[in-house]
Amino acid sequence: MPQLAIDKDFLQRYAKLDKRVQKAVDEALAKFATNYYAGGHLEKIADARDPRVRTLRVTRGYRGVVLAPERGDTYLLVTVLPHDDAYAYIRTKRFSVNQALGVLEVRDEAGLETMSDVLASVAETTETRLFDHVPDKHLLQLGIDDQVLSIVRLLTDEAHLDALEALLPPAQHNALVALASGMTVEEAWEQLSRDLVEEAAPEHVDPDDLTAAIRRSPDRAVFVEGPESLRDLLDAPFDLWRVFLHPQQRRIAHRDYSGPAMVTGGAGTGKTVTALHRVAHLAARYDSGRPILLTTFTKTLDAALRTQLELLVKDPAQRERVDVRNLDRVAYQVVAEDRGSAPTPCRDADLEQLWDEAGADSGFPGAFLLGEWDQVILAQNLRTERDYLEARRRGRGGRLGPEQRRRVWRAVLAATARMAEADLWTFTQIAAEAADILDRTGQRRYSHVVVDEAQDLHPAKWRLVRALAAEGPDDLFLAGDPHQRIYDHRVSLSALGINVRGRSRRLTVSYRSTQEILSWAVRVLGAAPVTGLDDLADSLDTYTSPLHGRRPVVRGFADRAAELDALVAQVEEWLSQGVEADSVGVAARTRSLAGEVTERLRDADIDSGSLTHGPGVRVGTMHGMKGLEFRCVAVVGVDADLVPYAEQVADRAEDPVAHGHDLQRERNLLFVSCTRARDALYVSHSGEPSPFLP
Ligand SMILES: Nc1ncnc2c1ncn2[C@@H]1O[C@H](COP(=O)(O)OP(=O)(O)OP(=O)(O)O)[C@@H](O)[C@H]1O
Repeated sequence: MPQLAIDKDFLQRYAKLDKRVQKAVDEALAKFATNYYAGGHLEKIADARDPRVRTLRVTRGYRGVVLAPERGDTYLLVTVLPHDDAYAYIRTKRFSVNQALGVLEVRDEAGLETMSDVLASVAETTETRLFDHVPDKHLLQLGIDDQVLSIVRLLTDEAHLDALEALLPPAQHNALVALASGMTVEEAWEQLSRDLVEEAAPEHVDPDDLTAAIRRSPDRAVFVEGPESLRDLLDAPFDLWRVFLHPQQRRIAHRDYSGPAMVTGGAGTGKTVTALHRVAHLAARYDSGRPILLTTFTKTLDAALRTQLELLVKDPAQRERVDVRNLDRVAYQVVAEDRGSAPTPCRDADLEQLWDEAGADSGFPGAFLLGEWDQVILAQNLRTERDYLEARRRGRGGRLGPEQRRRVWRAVLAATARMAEADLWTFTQIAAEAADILDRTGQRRYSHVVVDEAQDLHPAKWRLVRALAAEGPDDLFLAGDPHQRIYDHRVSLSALGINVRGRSRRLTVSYRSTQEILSWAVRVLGAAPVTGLDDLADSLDTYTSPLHGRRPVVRGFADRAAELDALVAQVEEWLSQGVEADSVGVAARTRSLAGEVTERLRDADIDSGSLTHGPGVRVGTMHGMKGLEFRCVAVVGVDADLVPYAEQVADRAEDPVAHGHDLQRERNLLFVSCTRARDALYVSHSGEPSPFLP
């Protein structure tokens, strides 16, 4: 039975066609899809570079380009172009299968021939060559083929290698860049093999087996299962993440795990996308009668996940199996059902007075006591005064002696008793209670739990996660980035009974920000080592982006008024360039500065709303930026006295550990804000710049 596959380039170009041409493409494809065994609709052109490439007539002015097999029965829709461009494409491009990776690749062969002549004449005047130190056998090992090899031997300079980027198959170009940067062949292979869809390289690569090559290239081509799935693809051509997974993402999402698994990776590497595909995979694979939970940190993020999941999972029965709900809501429901009535959740800030009063005898202010309860007692699940007397309080301010601890403990008992009387609860407390209920009753509500933005969960919420599904294969799947930790929770998963050792995988390619933005933003993080949820060191060393654009702009001003005037000018410039207002995000360290920004934009007649709602430019705090994405981002007020925000940083003399943690968290916060930007990043300050700015 013939198989139809679609290339990413086809879908990207289709997305940009006007409706009339799109309709003609739909019709041509429908005809082709029902008749392509006969190959009757395909036209062969005499001077095609690659004899397997054909055209498919769409309209008078448009042609599809189709790679048709010499043997086998897979047809790949490569692209759709205006008539003359389609013919030019066919006259210049040749397809091949990478001999080391087995992936499908395309090169501009005509361009390479021209380039080769130029390089040969340059090389005549020079003795040494760029790759003199690399023997042929190493190049072949890395998938460089004969045609490319002959060009490689002419290269004298790295600039020539850059010039080849648009002509060479990307995997071969990447291999050469790795070697040119001084990597050994083993190191270069290590890097290339991240693009393998299987753990190991294929043993034998058949250069004519298109079907196998497409299977190994999920980031560039997918098989279409039938007319419905073709329709579905064409209906949402902009949502490439649904279809074209990076091999790393695919491997991670579709694997079988013997227990809890985790995906980490820098901002924008597609952890959320991988988590969504993981859920889709689980929903297709398991029908245990118990639902799968997809959960995250906040309500706004879970609304976004729900929308994305609807785009991804089309089968209503499979969708039914998935419950998308943030952890606070899950906990709330467990507690409400157990008690037979709903608890009243309360923000910590609203409880301070109650804690001030209840703890008045202790000599400690309510805010401190609340923090101690949340960060030490609930975090470590301490149940008795004795447990608390012995507990570690690293990062919680100065040392407390036994007498002080007894006073704190009594104050906590008094305050929690008053909360119980008034039926007031914090979300952490609800999570802790829910975990206790599930453990006590042995209920396991979900068959599998997938957690996004996992780096910031409180330990009580981790206990809840663990208690939601029975231990076993594929039970938990966690996605997070320890470099984006912006709250106080430093968790060791193994201490909470969640062991991901050996089942933790990393994503390294950014799909969001350009390399220029990433390189700049990574420097904001500073050099302190970072420990992941699995207790291992986590680094962003191999984190890169294939996207390129302008460097971030950093501007300093004498005062806030001038800074905000310049912000208005910057936003107006973006809007005049055609950027939609809701694709512009503006972040500030404090609510009050975000409020000033909103007012200043309104004064300038620029519509603005919150980060997640309303029409217009999106404005909010750095914390609110977590998990979001914008084409253009402005981060304002990055001043020495605002970032880091002194109020949120412990005194160094009193507690050097807490001080260090707090500063790192402030760095992470700036990093998170800056890495929301896809195309453009603008950062400004008034007076002294923040010491975190590179
Ligand atoms: N395979 C893919 N193909 C196309 N786009 C992708 C792919 N994977 C991710 N993206 C896009 O890249 C952007 C970042 O993806 P995602 O939000 O999943 O990253 P993340 O690692 O969770 O980011 P962060 O940690 O910063 O929140 C999104 O716009 C997403 O649609």
